[in-house]
This record gives sequence, C-alpha cells and structure tokens, in this order.
Amino acid sequence: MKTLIAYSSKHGCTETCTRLLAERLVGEVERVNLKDTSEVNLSAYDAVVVGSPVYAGRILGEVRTFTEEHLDALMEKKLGLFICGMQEEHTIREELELNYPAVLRKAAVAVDCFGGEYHFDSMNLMEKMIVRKLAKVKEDVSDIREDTIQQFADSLNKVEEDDKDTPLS
Ligand SMILES: Cc1cc2nc3c(=O)[nH]c(=O)nc-3n(C[C@H](O)[C@H](O)[C@H](O)COP(=O)(O)O)c2cc1C
Repeated sequence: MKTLIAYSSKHGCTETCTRLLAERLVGEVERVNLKDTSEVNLSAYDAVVVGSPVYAGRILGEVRTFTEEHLDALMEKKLGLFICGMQEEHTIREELELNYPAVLRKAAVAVDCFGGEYHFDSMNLMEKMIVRKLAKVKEDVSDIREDTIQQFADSLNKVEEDDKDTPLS
C-alpha cells in the first residue's frame, strides 16, 4: 500500500501527528505539506490521509481547498480524515462534521481527532490572548492522543490486510 498524508500545520502539532501516523502505517508513506505544494498527483497512491488543525472552528484553507478540488479522487481511495484541536469532545465531533464533507466522512475508513498542543512561544500576541482568555490556558500543554493515532493507523492497515485476503476471481 502506498499512502499519501496531505496536511497543513500552523505551529507544528499536526506535522508531529503525521510523523507519528506514518511510523504506524504499513507500506510506503509520503507526507506532503499543502503549504509547500498544491500540485499532488493522487493517482500514485492507494490510500490518502488528510489532516489539519482547527482554528476558530475551521480547518486551514489549503486543506479545505485540497478536499474540494480532489473530492471525486478522494472518494476512490482508502481514506482517512483527521483534525488536531483542543476543544472538548462534543465540539470536536462538530468540528469534524463541519469541516469535512459528509460524502468524504462516509467514504473514509477512519475519521478522528488526534488531540492538540498549545506552545505559547510559537503563538503571536493575538493567539496568546485568545488561548488565555477563551481556553483559559496559561501554560504549554501537549495532548497528542497516540492511542487514537494507533487506532486510526490500524483501521487503514486493516483495509490492506482485508484486500490481501480477498481471492482473485
Ligand atoms: C488562536 C487559536 C485558536 C484555536 N481554535 C481552536 C478551535 O476553534 N477548536 C479547536 O478544537 N482547537 C482550537 N485551537 C487549538 C489548536 O487546534 C491546537 O493548538 C492545534 O494543536 C494546533 O495545531 P498546529 O500546531 O498543527 O497548528 C486553537 C488554537 C489557537 C492558538
């Protein structure tokens, strides 16, 4: 299985998650930061994972554009969708629903949130203010859910095993 992980990240957490996911996936894995390139040839991949952090309820623009432009091709792949975010569970579920189209979520073998991080050193003044006031967080936090990343990888890897088991007709 050849897998593409297409993602974007503002402060590095989502990028870290893509590395943790890549380590857990079987077969060849390529990671592409959509901030660096928007030209991706999806025909080269059996599986595609799309990931983005959520800011003010929304995934990053380049990830949204990627899902819109490649909607039909993504539907044909073994597909995984994830976000990074720090809201409580019910809000996270809403964020997944609002940001990834229903057809893609339905087609995906894994849809989840990998948690998130707050690193004040990397935030601008406005971001620091928002996190302090709205999230009421004053110190760095790291809440990357490695167990969720493992389950997500297992779902994609399982599809690979199932395919191997299918007899040729
Ligand atoms: C200004 C700001 C706004 C945020 N808004 C949300 C939000 O609406 N929902 C959420 O779940 N997380 C929110 N977060 C948390 C980020 O999604 C989290 O820090 C994530 O790990 C960032 O990923 P990145 O380092 O890849 O950019 C916000 C963080 C900041 C700094």
